[in-house]
Amino acid sequence: MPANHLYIGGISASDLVHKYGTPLFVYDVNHIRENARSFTRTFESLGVNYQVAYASKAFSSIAMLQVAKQEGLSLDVVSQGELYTALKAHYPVDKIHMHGNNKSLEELEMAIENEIGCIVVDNFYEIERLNELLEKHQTKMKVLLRVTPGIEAHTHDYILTGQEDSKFGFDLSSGQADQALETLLNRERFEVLGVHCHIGSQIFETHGFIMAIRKIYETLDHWKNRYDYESVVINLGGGFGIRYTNEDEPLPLNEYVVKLVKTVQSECKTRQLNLPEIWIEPGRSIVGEAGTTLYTVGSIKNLPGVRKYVSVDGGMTDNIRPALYQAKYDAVVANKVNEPLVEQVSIAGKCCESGDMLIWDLEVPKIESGDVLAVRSTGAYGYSMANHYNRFTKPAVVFIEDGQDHLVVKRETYRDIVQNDLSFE
Ligand SMILES: Cc1ncc(COP(=O)(O)O)c(C=O)c1O
Ligand SMILES: N[C@@H](CCCC[NH3+])C(=O)O
Repeated sequence: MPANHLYIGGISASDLVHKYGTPLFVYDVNHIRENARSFTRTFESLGVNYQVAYASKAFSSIAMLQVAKQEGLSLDVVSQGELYTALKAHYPVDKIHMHGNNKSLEELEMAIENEIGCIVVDNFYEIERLNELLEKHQTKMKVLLRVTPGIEAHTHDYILTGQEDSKFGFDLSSGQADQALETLLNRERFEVLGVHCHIGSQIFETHGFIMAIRKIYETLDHWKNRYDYESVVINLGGGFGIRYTNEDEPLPLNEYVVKLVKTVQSECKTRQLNLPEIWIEPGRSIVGEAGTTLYTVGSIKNLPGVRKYVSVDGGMTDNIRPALYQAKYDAVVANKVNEPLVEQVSIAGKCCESGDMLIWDLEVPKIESGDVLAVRSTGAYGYSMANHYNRFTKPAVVFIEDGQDHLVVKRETYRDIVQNDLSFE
């Protein structure tokens, strides 16, 4: 192996670039599997009933869902498109859970017709529509009630979801969740499995989860007394933080599981409630660090004493997170990994937007046009949030396993870009 090159899963980044071009998403599949197993093995070792549902919004493709399926994960989908992908990947339907704060009738009907495992109901409007559809199909549906426990996790405002003032779910403190439970219990078409809560994303400590569980158990206690209802499932969502740069200090994934399980166990014991199945819904922590984006360096603009802009052949179209959340990333020059870091540069995307900057103030070796830049930890919410701004095509995605590379998503073509355009001449 040439010492100066970055290797991903045993294959040189330069070889991948040569074969597939750039920008290119590359996933180390063993890394994805290890992350999934950190969750499943910890649950196994604790001897509780559980489900780990991969939040497919983080990265959905047929190949990715096949890996999730092989790892025995359940699947969280948020739309007809994500459900369609799951069906195409032959995902076991009883392991699919559907989310969404504004599920369309078509989405709900597709879920019913395909007999998916459960729907996470989010609001009163949805309960009524779902009830009508279940009547129409003369069938039942397992549901979880999504609640917002009023917890403000420490993360970016845009990825907070468990606070009272949220578009998601039923608020616990105002009694909305009680009212929703009553409505569901009074309709014979619903089998109410329990509660769901997701407090936010990219969270580095367990305190917020513990607070959320305690809040939920105050409600579950009340539901037992008032409705004689006991939750058979508690879904605590995802949100476990990962390392994007050296400033991030994520907890080992098993620590989240241990803390969640112990807290649920202790709440059940104190309140003399049955231990439910414990479900989680990680996305980022399964695929984030397993993905790297490779770019080719193009133009370089030096403003002496101000900044050196190094432009790459992608940007906010394949990674919108820096523009949307001021997210920070780390990168290396893939063909110069052992060279001393001698300059500070800022990595610009190629969209016609000043805000299309991928990384500010990155230490690099002497960087030149034609070098390959590898941005790390882009496996979550990179490809899945990719867009066509400036009519750029979406990159290809390659999986690497056992030293072999596999193209799993083709690079888009310009034909793809105009395929739905109709002439007006
Ligand atoms: C309901 C729900 N579940 C799971 C996730 C996955 O979160 P993450 O990718 O941070 O694990 C999200 C996204 O934040 C979510 O909204
Ligand atoms: N897309 C977000 C997180 C997802 C929020 C989903 N509730 C991110 O890139 O961090």
